[in-house]
Amino acid sequence: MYKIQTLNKISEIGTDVFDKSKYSISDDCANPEAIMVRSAKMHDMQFGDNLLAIARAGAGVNNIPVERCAQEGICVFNTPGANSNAVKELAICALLLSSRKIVEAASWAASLKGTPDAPKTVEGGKSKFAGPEIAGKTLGIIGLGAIGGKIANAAEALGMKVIGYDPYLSIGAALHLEPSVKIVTDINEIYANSDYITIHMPYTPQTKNTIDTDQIAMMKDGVRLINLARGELINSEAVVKAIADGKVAKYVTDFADDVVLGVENVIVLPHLGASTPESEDNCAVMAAEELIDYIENGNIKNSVNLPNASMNAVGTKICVIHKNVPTTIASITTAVGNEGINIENMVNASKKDFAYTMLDVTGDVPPTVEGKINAVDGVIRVRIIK
Ligand SMILES: NC(=O)C1=CN([C@@H]2O[C@H](COP(=O)(O)OP(=O)(O)OC[C@H]3O[C@@H](n4cnc5c(N)ncnc54)[C@H](O)[C@@H]3O)[C@@H](O)[C@H]2O)C=CC1
Ligand SMILES: O=C(O)C(=O)COP(=O)(O)O
Repeated sequence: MYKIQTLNKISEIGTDVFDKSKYSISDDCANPEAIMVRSAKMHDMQFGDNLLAIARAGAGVNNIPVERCAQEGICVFNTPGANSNAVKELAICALLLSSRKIVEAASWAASLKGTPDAPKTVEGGKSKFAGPEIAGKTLGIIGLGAIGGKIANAAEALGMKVIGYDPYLSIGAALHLEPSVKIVTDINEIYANSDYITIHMPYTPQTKNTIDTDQIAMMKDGVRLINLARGELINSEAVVKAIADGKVAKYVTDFADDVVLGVENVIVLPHLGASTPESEDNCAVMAAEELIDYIENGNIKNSVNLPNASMNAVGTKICVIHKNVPTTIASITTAVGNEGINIENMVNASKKDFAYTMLDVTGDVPPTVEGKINAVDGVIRVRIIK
């Protein structure tokens, strides 16, 4: 029985994908074979020997020690695009919230309960909540992946002019963009030309404070900023100061911190981007399918720390996670050959410092093989799947 531990609430549609005769699922179990997680912080966790994989039911993996996992032979997956529509819809909502003073107006209207002539009061008071339309304005998007790309097309459909910046734009993502979306290669063009700026890229130590005082200084007066990606990407102190100075008109963020909470012209949402039933189901199902294919077949799809690799084996599969260094593959195949085993098919792929080799072998696989491969310099983990 494989044990799957859930660290956050994972949609039942996803956990139902596991065959219950082979898998047990619980939020409290010792030494699981796999972990399903959303935003729980895992950097301080120690992992048991049985742990083969972690699946992030979502996009951002900054809560997971991805590099350490690779070193420990643990494959980390995420679910690319599975929650992108949910975030796109919230981003369109945020664009409108940043323009039309909807939050302030609704709370003012609610405060009129019990007053003598609310209908008359609202007509008299509504003008202070007027705000601009988004049509015809320029939206700058930083990061044109699954979410940024969908927002670009939706904003175009709403009549906005869209400019986007993404130095690592994939061909697939580019092909999904409306041709009218203008791609710029200098991020400063986004700052200089946008009435609204929204950021949709991963948070890493390198992307911390991508938007800070200097970047805000380049922006148009009255710019509206949206951050549904990660709080650390935009310096909260810098934005709050720019709001006080009148430079930034509004900041809508999905990430609470003590600096932004309770500040006028900042709307803080409680990390709601992916919180729709549809997105929670999509993410959980994709994460479960990734785990099952890896646990049962050794196939890797959508890993963030190991390469994608899959193979239909005719015999036994020997799956090896190893360092991406010269002679390791040769030493692995020699170790197998020395045991009198013939390799029928082989797949090898690498991602940065790590590599994955799958061997399809027929005939008897003596129990000594695993130890022989493990002894090869650079080998991190060996699994034999019959
Ligand atoms: N608020 C929420 O609930 C959610 C937040 N997110 C956040 O949004 C981020 C993006 O998600 P997806 O679009 O699904 O990921 P994605 O991987 O499809 O797209 C990210 C894009 O950012 C680009 N990028 C990377 N470094 C960049 C840089 N320095 N400058 C500009 N672009 C850069 C990449 O090339 C890629 O196209 C996630 O990493 C996560 O942090 C994602 C889902 C839900
Ligand atoms: O997918 C992401 O990156 C998210 O931020 C969603 O987080 P959540 O799964 O809602 O805790």
